[in-house]
Amino acid sequence: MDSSDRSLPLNICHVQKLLLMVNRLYMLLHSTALLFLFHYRLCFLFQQSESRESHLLPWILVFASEIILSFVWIFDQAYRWRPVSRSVFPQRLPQDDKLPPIDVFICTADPTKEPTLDVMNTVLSAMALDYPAQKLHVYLSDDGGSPMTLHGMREARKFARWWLPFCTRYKLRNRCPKAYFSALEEDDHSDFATSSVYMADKQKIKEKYEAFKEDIKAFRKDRAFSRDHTSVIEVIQESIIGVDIVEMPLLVYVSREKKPSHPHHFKAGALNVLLRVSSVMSNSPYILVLDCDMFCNDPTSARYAMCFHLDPKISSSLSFVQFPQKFHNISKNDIYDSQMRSLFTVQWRGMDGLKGPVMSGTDLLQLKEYFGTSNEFIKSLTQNYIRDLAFGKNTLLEEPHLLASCEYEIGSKWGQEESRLLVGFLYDSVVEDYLTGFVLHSNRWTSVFCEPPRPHFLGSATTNLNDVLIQGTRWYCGLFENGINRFCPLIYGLSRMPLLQSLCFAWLTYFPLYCLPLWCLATIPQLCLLNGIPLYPKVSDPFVIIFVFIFLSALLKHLQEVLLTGGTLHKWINEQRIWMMKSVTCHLYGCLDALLKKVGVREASFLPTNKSEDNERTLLYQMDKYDFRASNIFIVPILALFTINISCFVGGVYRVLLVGDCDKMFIQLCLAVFVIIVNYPIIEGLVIRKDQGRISKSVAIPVILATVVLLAFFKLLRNV
Ligand SMILES: O=c1ccn([C@@H]2O[C@H](COP(=O)(O)OP(=O)(O)O[C@H]3O[C@H](CO)[C@@H](O)[C@H](O)[C@H]3O)[C@@H](O)[C@H]2O)c(=O)[nH]1
Ligand SMILES: [Mn+2]
Repeated sequence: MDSSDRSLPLNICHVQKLLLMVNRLYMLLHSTALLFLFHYRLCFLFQQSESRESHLLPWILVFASEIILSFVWIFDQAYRWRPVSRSVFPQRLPQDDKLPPIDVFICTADPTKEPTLDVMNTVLSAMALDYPAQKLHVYLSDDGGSPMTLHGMREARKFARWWLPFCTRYKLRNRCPKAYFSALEEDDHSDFATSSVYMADKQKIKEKYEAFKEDIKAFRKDRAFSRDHTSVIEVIQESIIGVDIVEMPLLVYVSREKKPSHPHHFKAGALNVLLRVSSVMSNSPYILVLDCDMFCNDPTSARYAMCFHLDPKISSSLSFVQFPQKFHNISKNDIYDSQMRSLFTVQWRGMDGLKGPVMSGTDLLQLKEYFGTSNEFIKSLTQNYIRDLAFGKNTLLEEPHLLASCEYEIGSKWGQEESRLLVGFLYDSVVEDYLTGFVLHSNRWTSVFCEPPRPHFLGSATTNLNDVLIQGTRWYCGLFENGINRFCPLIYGLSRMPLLQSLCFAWLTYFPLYCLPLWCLATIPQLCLLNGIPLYPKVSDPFVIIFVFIFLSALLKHLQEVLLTGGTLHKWINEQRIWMMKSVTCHLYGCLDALLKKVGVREASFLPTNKSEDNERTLLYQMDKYDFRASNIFIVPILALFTINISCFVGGVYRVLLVGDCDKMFIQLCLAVFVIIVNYPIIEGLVIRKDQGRISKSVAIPVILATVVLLAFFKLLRNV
């Protein structure tokens, strides 16, 4: 780099002006309409009339739902206030010898749900990052304490001797071996794709990879996710004594000690052990955190992140650079919204325009600075970076074992926030990333969202209904509990960060409350339709325009965002549907779990998601067919609510034809029709589909019968 370059910025932030104007105009119109709606509801509640007396309860419930929806809507607008995008110029970074060292942390927990070969692919992709090898250190935390994983690491280290030089020689962009070898020939973006030497080399490496794969497969399978094992720490190195010809990043296997009697705090606990262990080995000022399934899909990510950490204008307050979570197994119409489109496009970009996004999975952090002073042990460490090669020869490593033991944290502040200092990743919640990011922001740290055109990390998304809803239950419990504990964004946050930023956090903790209005609006208006109780204005009443406007404006805004972020009309309706399904199931269970935990009836739990592929189930997802083989606690409410909507619609039409009050009941009829149309795949699953993923008759028949009988009973009761 010559000195003239030094004046050029490493990154630029652009405000998206047109989008900003569209968003603010929408906010103005929609909020005005909401005010009219409140006016309409309040007028009814305060009027003196007979109809008010008999319809009070359903009116209050529907109004309460509208109030909750409006609040969640207001929080959601904070993301749309100032959307930005960024350009990054890694070519302007200082030379390699001036780059700071990085420790990469990868977590795995369970070799049955997280296949060892895939974890090793992530490890290899991280080792192959385009970064000076002496400045890169890769640590794998294995919470399963599995010999299979340790064996995998040794084999991966051997394979890396071939793989890393191959990647650099041919400047590969795709440095995850599995992804590289499974990519189609046309996708080979190497500049050498047509050279015969390259093809020959590729073939040779492919054979080595196959052998490596076989080796891992052949190793005996063992028990998974043990909660009781001693610590194992090993610097992985070549067994053949002698100098490595290839310079390689340091590779360390860490399995912390676990005892059933000691809480291990899941991923946050694992990361904190890595923070301690790495600090006596490589002690880099920056860490890159990866889940075991999030392989590096582009070797330049660390350099991209450095464009922010080394930018003098922002680096002093910058705590982490967040990359969007992207997944390698997303289908075109993504029926479960496994990619979380809105979060990683609309919402994180919006927060980036405020004080920065929430921490979510894959990120590069600057932690040591304030983390160092908060702990006696770390304080004693030298801040200067030395890669101590002596560790390479010493496998006993007394100190790291102490740091990875269960007892080490007893009586310490690890996992807590103490007078504005965070000691590692926080333990108070199963969404440790959300909470740690939130508390960092509360302490005036900022973050940035780094979204290069090519996805830099790719993970495995959950792609069947059951996994999606189980993962959702864990997340929404974790998020909601942060809305009702001392970290409430509207109290703790509001006094420590700007209003809009705390509203963004408030949305994250309170959107699980969608369960209340969705349950309400899927039942009350329908039951009232059956019994001829109007809850909305007549078609001839001008107020009907307000309701229609709010409904359409919400749907159209959502559609605009889906289309703008690369989605299709199909994707839009899929998002509407999965939002309804999730709201009435995992949002509800998440909130209940959080409440039960608060009163002390339930313990925190973290079931890692399944990352191994099941071909038959994957195929269903790829074909846009819902996999209804989910637990009954999810299927029963979905089915019961759907039955209520269909039966009440049929009963409602019959009643309207008999009585002739269509204009009074019109909106309620429309609401039921909307629910039925959006959830049409349930009918398919019930009566049309013949495949494995259809709704099982043995569940469906009793649920439908019971619902219809209850409805009939309810109708009779009203008529008495
Ligand atoms: O006791 C545990 C449990 C999990 N993990 C690891 O944590 C990571 C995330 O677990 P996963 O099952 O993939 O959960 P997800 O819901 O997919 O993870 C998302 O949500 C988590 C918070 O709930 C974040 O920590 C993750 O970064 C984010 O990708 C994986 O690498 C696990 O191996 C551990 O190391 N120890
Ligand atoms: Mn995951």
